[in-house]
Amino acid sequence: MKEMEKIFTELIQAIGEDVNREGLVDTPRRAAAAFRYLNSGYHQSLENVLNNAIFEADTEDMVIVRNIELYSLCEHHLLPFIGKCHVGYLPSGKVIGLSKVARIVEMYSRRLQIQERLTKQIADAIQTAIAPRGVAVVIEAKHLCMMMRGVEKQNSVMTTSAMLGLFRERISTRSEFLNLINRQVQ
Ligand SMILES: Nc1nc2c(ncn2[C@@H]2O[C@H](COP(=O)(O)OP(=O)(O)OP(=O)(O)O)[C@@H](O)[C@H]2O)c(=O)[nH]1
Ligand SMILES: [Zn+2]
Repeated sequence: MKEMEKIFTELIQAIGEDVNREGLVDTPRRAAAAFRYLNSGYHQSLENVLNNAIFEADTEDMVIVRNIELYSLCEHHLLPFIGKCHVGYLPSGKVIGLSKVARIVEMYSRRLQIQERLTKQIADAIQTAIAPRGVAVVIEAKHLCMMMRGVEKQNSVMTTSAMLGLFRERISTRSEFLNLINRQVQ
């Protein structure tokens, strides 16, 4: 932590600011804590995130968790990308604790990422956890590196998907998932 504080102190100096002025005195400490939190996913594993919350269930119907908020950092600029994640799977004897789906999203998004890899890692984790007949993950996100700087496009949204098993093989399964995630629920 001390090392990261030192780096933030140097960073603030490098942009020409006075690290000793009142408003900035505690900033290296706060920034280090924030940056550590934003990258806390490196210290988690699938096993401890799941905490054994895997349950036997004889349903074979599609399970969807949609609109999971997502905050990650783009690995090219260390700027946030922010959006929503939708996860679906087709159980094969086992289901996963509802909150654990969101925790898996958290674990991988609290790392330096590109959206494509993040999408795939979430799908692979669900596959590993419960070996379902298929997994689908869709992420829609806005990248601050494209909004605040660079090409400065405020409204573009990146959509990525990872489809495994029956979601990849069967168009009807994929369509059912895409229809359900696009449905408006009051
Ligand atoms: N595919 C993909 N690209 C990303 C993601 N996040 C950022 N990028 C892109 O990574 C690229 C890095 O390009 P560079 O030309 O090396 O960097 P740059 O000069 O800062 O690029 P500009 O953003 O175009 O100014 C940019 O096109 C970013 O938009 C992501 O999650 N997925
Ligand atoms: Zn970026």
